Amino acid sequence: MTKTPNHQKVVLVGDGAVGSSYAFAMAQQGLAEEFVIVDVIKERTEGDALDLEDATVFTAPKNIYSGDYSDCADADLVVITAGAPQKPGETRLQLVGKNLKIIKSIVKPIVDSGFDGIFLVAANPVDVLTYAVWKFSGFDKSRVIGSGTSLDSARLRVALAKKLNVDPRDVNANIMAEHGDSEFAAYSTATAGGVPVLQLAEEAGLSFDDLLQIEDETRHKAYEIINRKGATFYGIATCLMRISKAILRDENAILPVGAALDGEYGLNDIFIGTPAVINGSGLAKVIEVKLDDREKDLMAKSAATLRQVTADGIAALD
Ligand SMILES: NC(=O)C1=CN([C@@H]2O[C@H](COP(=O)(O)OP(=O)(O)OC[C@H]3O[C@@H](n4cnc5c(N)ncnc54)[C@H](O)[C@@H]3O)[C@@H](O)[C@H]2O)C=CC1
Ligand SMILES: CC(=O)C(=O)O
Repeated sequence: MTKTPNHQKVVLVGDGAVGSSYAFAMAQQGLAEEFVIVDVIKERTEGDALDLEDATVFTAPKNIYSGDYSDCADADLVVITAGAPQKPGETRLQLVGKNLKIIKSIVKPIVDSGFDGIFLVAANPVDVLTYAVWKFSGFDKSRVIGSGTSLDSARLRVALAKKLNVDPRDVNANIMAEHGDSEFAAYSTATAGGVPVLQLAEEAGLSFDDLLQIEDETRHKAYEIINRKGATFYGIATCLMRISKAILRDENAILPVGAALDGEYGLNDIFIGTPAVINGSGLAKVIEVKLDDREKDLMAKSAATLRQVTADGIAALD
């Protein structure tokens, strides 16, 4: 299919629970005129393409089809959700061995296709795998984005909104660092309606320990969902749609993602959860949140964990 200047093409790699929910979210929003689905299970991608095209009658015209890596050649965005999910009780970091192998096998044929767009990675452990996509692709770090702490920040906003009895869209709060067990809530800069969350919490009778309890519940929410229904997918699918929209519509949106750092927070050579400006070129700028001393310490510890797992995981591949 020949692309006209306003025609946007997205390739989804990994058509499981997360990938198919993302495809549905993209169809609902009318984003990308061409949407290609790739998976090792070809029948699933064919079935999903046939199913999803029926939705376009009520949303926006879109060419949705099952494809392969050669379809990445003229894609604007490749979204990677291929990989094993956690079993109940399993941590994200425990997926590193098998999912690094999968990522390595995916990135090479995508790059070989001539792909020159932006990678968005969601498979876990997402910070490690985003780093690996960057290393294996040789792309500039601005063109490799992880879903990072987008979902965790959404969960924090939902939890705070319930406690403060406000709309979650009006809560501006970030979970930072690893998308996983060492993440933390940057409460010192969180606001709602321009007012510090710390102040609003106090007025609502919540102590800092109560806020730490909310942080802990946020950190463990994935486990709670996986214990009940085996996987999480609607939340992350919507986060991926939101990040995709910021890229495809060239929004300069500030979103929490998994970003490559270049000295911010005193860190280099790592992908980690932080707010960043996202536009048509990818990750335009990391927004460095002013952390307090407690948060700085948590950021450093989380980064050290990610570094170790990344180094061990990549060494084990060789
Ligand atoms: N970043 C985040 O916030 C979140 C990340 N995840 C992660 O997303 C990943 C996918 O989760 P689910 O969709 O629930 O798993 P799933 O098992 O439902 O789907 C995974 C899909 O990947 C495909 N796949 C495996 N190897 C492949 C390869 N080499 N090439 C192409 N496709 C391949 C499988 O055939 C399957 O369709 C997991 O790693 C999970 O932990 C899940 C939720 C949130
Ligand atoms: C599975 C996962 O990473 C999440 O729901 O946060």
